Amino acid sequence: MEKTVAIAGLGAIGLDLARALDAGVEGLRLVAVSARDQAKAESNFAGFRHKPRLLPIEALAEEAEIIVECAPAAVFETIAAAAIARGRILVPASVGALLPRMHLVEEARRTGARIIVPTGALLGLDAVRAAAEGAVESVTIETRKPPRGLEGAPYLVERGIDLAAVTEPSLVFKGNAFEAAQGFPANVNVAAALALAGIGPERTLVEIWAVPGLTRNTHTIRVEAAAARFTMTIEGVPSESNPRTGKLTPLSLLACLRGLVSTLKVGS
Ligand SMILES: NC(=O)C1=CN([C@@H]2O[C@H](COP(=O)(O)OP(=O)(O)OC[C@H]3O[C@@H](n4cnc5c(N)ncnc54)[C@H](OP(=O)(O)O)[C@@H]3O)[C@@H](O)[C@H]2O)C=CC1
Ligand SMILES: O=C([O-])CC(=O)C(=O)O
Repeated sequence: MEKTVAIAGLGAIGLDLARALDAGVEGLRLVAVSARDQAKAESNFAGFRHKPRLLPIEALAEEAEIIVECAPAAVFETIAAAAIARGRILVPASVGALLPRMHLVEEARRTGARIIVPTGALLGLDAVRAAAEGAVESVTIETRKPPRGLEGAPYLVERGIDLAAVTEPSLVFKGNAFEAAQGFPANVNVAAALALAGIGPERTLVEIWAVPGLTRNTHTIRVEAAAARFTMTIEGVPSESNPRTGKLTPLSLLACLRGLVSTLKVGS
């Protein structure tokens, strides 16, 4: 049974995902995309086998059964609200933008829409979800990025913190996942996904480090639960077009989409 897909945002994540879908994925058909720069989008379609329709973000939900959001957090609500109102499957990349908008989950319950949060640049959310079916004492995530991967975050800008001046590993933020998502909307979607998989944004603790010379975006999760204790680290290669974003993220979204239509699905 084939499902139609629309992608909002053709940046580091969206363009890679669109190319992969266009190359052919059994059970999935890319039918529409949104982009800010229409001319750039048109030129990106040059090598496509089947050119998707280029539509405003509000219109995507009319065209496809699955709406993949890979746009800046600032336009998340417009994309998500339209998909949910239409009862679609929403796959968000800007997961941090979901935390202060949990009313969207209530709305989805009413319309029959589903919100499927991909693992994204992270790992092991299946184990975190399983642990959270029992008692969990603590969940923490330590994110380490090169300074340029954190530049422009509102938390740093508001405090006048200039990471260009950092010469050694520096802890730039410590707080919960809710605060982290507000202060670093383009950097810690992983913390938001972890919080939703586990014990929620208030109890999930986050540290963000700026590490000069680091070549990988590195996330370490530590879970202390009744059923298990585990520590997991992932070292993602930053994308060339957007160093905030790891190259694994579009692949994770692709794997997530396959899971929506595949006969055999591995991992809970
Ligand atoms: N869940 C996870 O693990 C991860 C999530 N993310 C998040 O995913 C989201 C996308 O990331 P990424 O691809 O790296 O971001 P990019 O900045 O590379 O791409 C975003 C794209 O959205 C487009 N865009 C902006 N405004 C609009 C609009 N109004 N309508 C349509 N398109 C628009 C931009 O267009 P143009 O190119 O024309 O400017 C751009 O191509 C971000 O919120 C990011 O924080 C990132 C990494 C990991
Ligand atoms: O790609 C990464 O390492 C994670 C990231 O940017 C995010 O969570 O927003």
